[in-house]
Amino acid sequence: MNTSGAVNAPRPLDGAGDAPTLSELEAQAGRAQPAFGEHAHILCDNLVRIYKTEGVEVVALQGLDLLIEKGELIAIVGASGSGKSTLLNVLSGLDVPTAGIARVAGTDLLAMTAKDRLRYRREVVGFIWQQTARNLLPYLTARENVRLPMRLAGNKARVAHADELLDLLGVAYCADRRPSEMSGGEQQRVAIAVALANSPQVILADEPTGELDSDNSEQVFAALRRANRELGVTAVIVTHDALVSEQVDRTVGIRDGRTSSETLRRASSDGEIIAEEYAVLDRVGRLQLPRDFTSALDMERRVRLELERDHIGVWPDRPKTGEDE
Ligand SMILES: Nc1ncnc2c1ncn2[C@@H]1O[C@H](COP(=O)(O)OP(=O)(O)OP(=O)(O)O)[C@@H](O)[C@H]1O
Repeated sequence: MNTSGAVNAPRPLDGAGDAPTLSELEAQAGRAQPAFGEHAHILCDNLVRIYKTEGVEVVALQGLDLLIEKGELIAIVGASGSGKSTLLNVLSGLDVPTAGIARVAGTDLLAMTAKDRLRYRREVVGFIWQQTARNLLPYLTARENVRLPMRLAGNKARVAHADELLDLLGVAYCADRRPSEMSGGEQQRVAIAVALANSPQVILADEPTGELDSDNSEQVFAALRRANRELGVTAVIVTHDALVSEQVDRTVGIRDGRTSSETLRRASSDGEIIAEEYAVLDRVGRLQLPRDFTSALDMERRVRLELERDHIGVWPDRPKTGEDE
C-alpha cells in the first residue's frame, strides 16, 4: 500500500538529483529498439513469394524468416517443392518477393531499380548453379571465364587475380582448358572462381554438387569452404547432398515455404562433432513440430501444452494419464 500520499510522484534517483522528466522518458521510449536482424548479413523477414500461373496461385514462400551472419557457411535443405530455389532466386536478385523484407549486405532486395539489380548481381553476390553448363561459357578457357565478369563489371580483368582464384580452388592447372576439357568437379570449382571474380560479399550455390560423384562433390565442397574461410565470404548452399549438409556449422531446414528446423554442429572438448537439431520459433511464437514426431504420437489438430520450470511439455489431445506426469 502506498502510504506517502504521493501517488505516481516522480521518484528522485539515488544520488542523481532529479527524477527523469517527461520529455526524457519520452525520448527514452522513442529510442529505437534494435530491429529484427538489424546486424545480420542476410535477413529474410516474413518473406512471401506467390507465383500466379493461369489463375492458379502457388505460395512458394509463406512468411519465411532467416538470419545469416557475416562469414557463415550454411546449408539449406528441404523436400522437393519446399521453396529452396525460390529463396535462392530471391537472394540472388533474379526474382522479386511478393511481400516481406529481404536484405543482403545492406541492400534492400525489394527496393532495387533495374540498375541497382544489375550492380547487385555483378558485385554483391556470386552464384553457382547445379548445371555445370549454366556456369561457364563453353568457348572460353577457365581463365577467360573468370576474367569475363570482371570485365562486365568494368573492373580490371587482371590475369594474376584470375589465376589466384583458380589456385585457391585447386584448379590452377585448368587455367587454359575449355569446359569440355575438364571434369564436372573441375568445372564447378572454376564456376566458384567465376562467382568470386568481383569479390562478392555473399556466394549462393544451388545444388552445386548435384551432378557429381562423391569424390568430385567432396572437392567442390572443400573449395566452397576454402572460399568461405580464406576470403570471409558468406556462403549459402542449397543441397540434397548429406556430405555437404553434414559438414557445415548450420543446416537450415525448409518446409512448406518456411524455415522449420536448424541443425547446429560444434566440436566437443575431445574434438568430436556434436550435431543438435532445433525447431525454429518464429517471431510471433509459432513452432513447427517435425512431422515424424507428430505422426509417431498421432498428434493432429491440437495438442495439450504444459509449462514446466525449464521446458514446455507437448501432449496429444487426449485425457491426461499418470504417464503424462
Ligand atoms: N515459376 C514458377 N511458377 C509457378 N510455380 C512455381 C514456379 N517456381 C516454383 N514454383 C512452385 O513453388 C514451389 C516451390 O518451388 P521451388 O522450386 O522453390 O522448390 P525447391 O525446394 O527448390 O524444389 P526442388 O528441390 O525440387 O528444386 C513449388 O510448389 C513449385 O511448383
